[in-house]
Amino acid sequence: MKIRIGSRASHLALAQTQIVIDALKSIDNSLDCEIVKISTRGDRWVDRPLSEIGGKGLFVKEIERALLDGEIDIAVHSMKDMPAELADGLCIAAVLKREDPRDALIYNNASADKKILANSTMEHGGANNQLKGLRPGARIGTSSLRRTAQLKNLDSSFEVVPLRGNVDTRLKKMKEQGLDAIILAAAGLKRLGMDNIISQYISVDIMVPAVGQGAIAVEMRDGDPLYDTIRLLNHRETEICVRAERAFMNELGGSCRVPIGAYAEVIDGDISLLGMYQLDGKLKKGKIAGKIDEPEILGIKLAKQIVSGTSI
Ligand SMILES: NCc1[nH]cc(CCC(=O)O)c1CC(=O)O
Repeated sequence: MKIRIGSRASHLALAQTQIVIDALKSIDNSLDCEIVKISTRGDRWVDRPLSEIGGKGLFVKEIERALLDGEIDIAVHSMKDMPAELADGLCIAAVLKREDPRDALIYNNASADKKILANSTMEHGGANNQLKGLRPGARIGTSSLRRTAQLKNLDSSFEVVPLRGNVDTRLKKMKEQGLDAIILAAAGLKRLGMDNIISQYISVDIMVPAVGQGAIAVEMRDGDPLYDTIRLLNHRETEICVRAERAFMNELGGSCRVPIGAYAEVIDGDISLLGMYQLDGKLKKGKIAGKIDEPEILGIKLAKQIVSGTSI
């Protein structure tokens, strides 16, 4: 059977699509998978922050159109690019096992101020959670409101420089503009085989990840006969965690226009959910734990606690 798979054309999108194809092949090696590359508005408008050009959904709309028009059978997305609401008639049939959810700092080794490297721990993972390697006033590239809010909260002297484009473009701009560092999702770099450029992983408590960061979503038409096959790719724990995170975001009216982050884990059979939200310039964080069978209730509850100031 032939499956037409819609993907953005970026290296990362194609790497993620290949992960889905490999998983499908391991279920049924006779499946014939064809990649259909689709350009989205998010790919074409690379010079402005996503928060300005309409935020969420920019990497998704054209691909959803292709699904609804029957040009493709399934679509592969970064879960964190998925808007709160899918187009009518579509569903997320599977969420794949999450890759590293953390954000990562990439220092500019060629920076004029070599001192920024003096204290950097080159350790991958673990407890090195403060941004020790960055000098006061460091210029850090990111266009994410979530990363900006948390960086400024860690050290208000940091200067955040807007930076968009794919990984290669961002690295190039870091060098050209002499930035001290940039922040990227560890998951993307790992999937590109580029995690060797990571200077420091930032723990999720210090830099709460984007909702769904590190997870891959497979979207398709409701009621499609392929559903049962695609569903086999679903990783239940990741799905539950992402549902809690998305409920948190939706309750806060989540879009790319306000800084929001959330990260859930299943620990000893319970969900543990960490949330971050910036309201009127004040960064709020909270944590909640609860039953695995009600992720949405937990997400909504944490959002309410954070807004009312009663979260821990
Ligand atoms: N916003 C773009 C985007 N969407 C997904 C990833 C990385 C992969 C992931 O987090 O799942 C990235 C790049 C980045 O934030 O560094």
